[in-house]
Amino acid sequence: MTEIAPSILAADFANLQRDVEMLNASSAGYIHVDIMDGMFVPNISFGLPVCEAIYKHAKKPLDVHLMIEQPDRYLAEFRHAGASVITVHYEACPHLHRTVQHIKELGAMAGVAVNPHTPVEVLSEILGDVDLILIMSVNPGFGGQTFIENTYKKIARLDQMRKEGNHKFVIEVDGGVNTSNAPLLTSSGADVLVAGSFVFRSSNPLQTIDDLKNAGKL
Ligand SMILES: O=C(CO)[C@H](O)[C@H](O)COP(=O)(O)O
Repeated sequence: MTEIAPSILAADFANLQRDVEMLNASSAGYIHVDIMDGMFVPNISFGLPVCEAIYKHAKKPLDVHLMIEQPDRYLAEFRHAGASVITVHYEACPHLHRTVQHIKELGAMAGVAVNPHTPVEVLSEILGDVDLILIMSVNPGFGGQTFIENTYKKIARLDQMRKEGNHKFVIEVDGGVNTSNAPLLTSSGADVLVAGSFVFRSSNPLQTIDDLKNAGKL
């Protein structure tokens, strides 16, 4: 079943509680929380206090995407701030296996993200240890960017690796997702669609989340 993870990065930060409550009432499976440090990516989003504030009102699991350098420094803090899923970047983790084990010891689902230029094959030795792989379909750092078409092939290759290894991880895709690309993303193997601008810039975000979920089933 396709799950939708609306990215709170595109919410109205002056009305965060209202937007979290809208997501609570929606068909979304997760609330996607983008943490950017201005180092790993060129943008700064928000940090632990905002994650805690979202968690206080959220009735859906928080899917926290750490776009930060040396994420090991903050894994426990984000778990305590309410993260159910913690995703770190392959490109930011020289000891990825240790980092993944640490996330699991904290009781969260462990995710690994790859940037658009990173081939999924580099993850072959970690696929049995992770709960989620996040394929970035834009260069991380900003919402509202154009979807990179090569993503379909990457997802299909990862899905093939999942089948060959009889692995159970979930494939998530993030960046420029909309109802036009959702059908091919899910038929390529994606299970979770992250969408920021497409949801929050629409006139009816609740309906848009339903539309994405239905598009993902086509
Ligand atoms: O991780 C992200 C940016 O680094 C965002 O989650 C992603 O870009 C979603 O935003 P949009 O749907 O507007 O592209």
